[in-house]
Amino acid sequence: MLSASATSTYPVTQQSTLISRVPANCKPFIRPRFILPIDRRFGAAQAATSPLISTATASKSLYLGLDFGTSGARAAVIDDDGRLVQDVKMGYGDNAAADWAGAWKRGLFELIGALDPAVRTSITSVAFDGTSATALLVDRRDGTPLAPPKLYNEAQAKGVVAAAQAIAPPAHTATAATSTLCKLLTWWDCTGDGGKWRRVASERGLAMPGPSSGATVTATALPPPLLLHQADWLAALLHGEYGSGVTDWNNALKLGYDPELESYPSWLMEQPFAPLLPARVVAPGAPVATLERRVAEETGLPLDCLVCGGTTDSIAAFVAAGVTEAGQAVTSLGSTLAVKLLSTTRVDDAAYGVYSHRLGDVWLVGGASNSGGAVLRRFFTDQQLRELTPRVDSDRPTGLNYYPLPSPGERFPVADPDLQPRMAPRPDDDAVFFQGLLEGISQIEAAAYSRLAAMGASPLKEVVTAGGGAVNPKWTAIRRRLLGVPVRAAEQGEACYGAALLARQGARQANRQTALTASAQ
Ligand SMILES: Nc1ncnc2c1ncn2[C@@H]1O[C@H](COP(=O)(O)OP(=O)(O)O)[C@@H](O)[C@H]1O
Ligand SMILES: O=C(CO)[C@H](O)[C@H](O)COP(=O)(O)O
Repeated sequence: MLSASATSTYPVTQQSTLISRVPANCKPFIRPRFILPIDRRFGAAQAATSPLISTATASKSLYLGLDFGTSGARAAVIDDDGRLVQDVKMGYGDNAAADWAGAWKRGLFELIGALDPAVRTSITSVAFDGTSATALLVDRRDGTPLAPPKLYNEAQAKGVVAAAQAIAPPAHTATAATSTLCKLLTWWDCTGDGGKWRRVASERGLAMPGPSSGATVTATALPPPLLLHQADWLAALLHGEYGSGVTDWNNALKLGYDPELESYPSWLMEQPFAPLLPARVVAPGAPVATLERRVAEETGLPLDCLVCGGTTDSIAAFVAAGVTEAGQAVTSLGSTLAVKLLSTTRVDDAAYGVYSHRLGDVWLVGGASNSGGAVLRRFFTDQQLRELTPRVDSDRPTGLNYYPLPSPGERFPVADPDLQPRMAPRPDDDAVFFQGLLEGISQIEAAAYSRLAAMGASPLKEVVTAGGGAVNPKWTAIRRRLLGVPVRAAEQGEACYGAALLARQGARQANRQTALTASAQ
């Protein structure tokens, strides 16, 4: 269940990089302005065992990244030089689907508890990443979920999508069937099973806004429920500031937030459910709040440990991979296939599941398919994948032309909730079947980058791979042939490492703010 690994080692590369500015008006890139120094120093590679831990904790500045992905949760602790001091991984357990929120909460405190005490007490800041558009409806007084969370890939009913299309601009990413906005509308509009939350809310003395109750939020002094994303809710378990709710640019994108305006658009704010939206939206890595005292006492984290703005898992993997030039891209080959291309122009179109995330002042354009490693796991264990890989002949395509999906429905590069999986006929030889699946997922990836190019995103120059599939050299060869650009595994592809870099960025930002305040007095 829980494996506290002392840790892996990381390559010795020193690179400190500035990312060029992307003009907010989406015109072709004409004027480089350095805006966001993401300090990408990797420290000296050392066997991260107790000697490193003792050295790192002596520095008293450690940063914790927490990744809550599809199949499990991971923690990474880094020092000021970006050296990995400790990492811990865990699965959610076989019964997680019966109570996802409970599994995530248990996982959070188990991961923290599994850290070396000398490490835990030296953690200066923490940041989370979670699966995008995974939403919870909670009691804003204490964060108690009022209904089961709606996960990242749960497509909402066509009627709800139509309701989203009626209020959002054409082709807006918030109108995708799996968007957070559609999940909020499902809770808000429906009265059947999905409306059970209303009874729970009423029993807890919350306002009962929404069509079926007839009441409006302003008509009562009671607090309305609060919508949070998975990463927001986990962070609030540490800082305890539910109240008006805190989220980040990346998690809020599929709710309808405009990262260019740095605000919710008027078409969203004028909706009757607007009071349910998390009011504070911060940049990924921005300082949010320090730990709640009770949490510090129970976990052994320092009372002044700073919780920072989070992000989504594929963006955390992008940050970890350290790409910085327009045209470079990160493909996350995890349970799902997610692509992020660093582009000088923003492109968005829900019809293709394409949207643009903002990181600092650059655009990460792409999307996430339902295909990916989860399909492989339907048929093979990771061990079987390792055993079959030597028999994959990447130079001889199988011609099987699969479209591998775990179930009907696709988000990107086509947004079609009814798209059927295509994984037949199944050859007798498992190695050929496995190769057909790899080719099918690779063809989806290639189609995804072609779609981005057709929409005017920066031309693809290189793909860096993160996630569990990055380890497979035959898969990399198939992808390189289809993509026609260099493809390599990320030196650091774990999303939790990217989240730890965001935590480090937030601690430094807070220190700068403190120094400026002190010098002004
Ligand atoms: N040797 C391999 N070849 C191809 N895919 C692999 C290999 N080992 C693991 N995987 C895939 O990697 C996926 C897990 O990657 P990971 O990044 O941990 O996923 P996530 O964080 O989305 O849960 C699994 O679905 C598995 O199928
Ligand atoms: O599929 C996912 C599950 O791992 C990703 O979380 C998500 O869909 C990627 O979305 P984004 O591009 O907003 O990070």
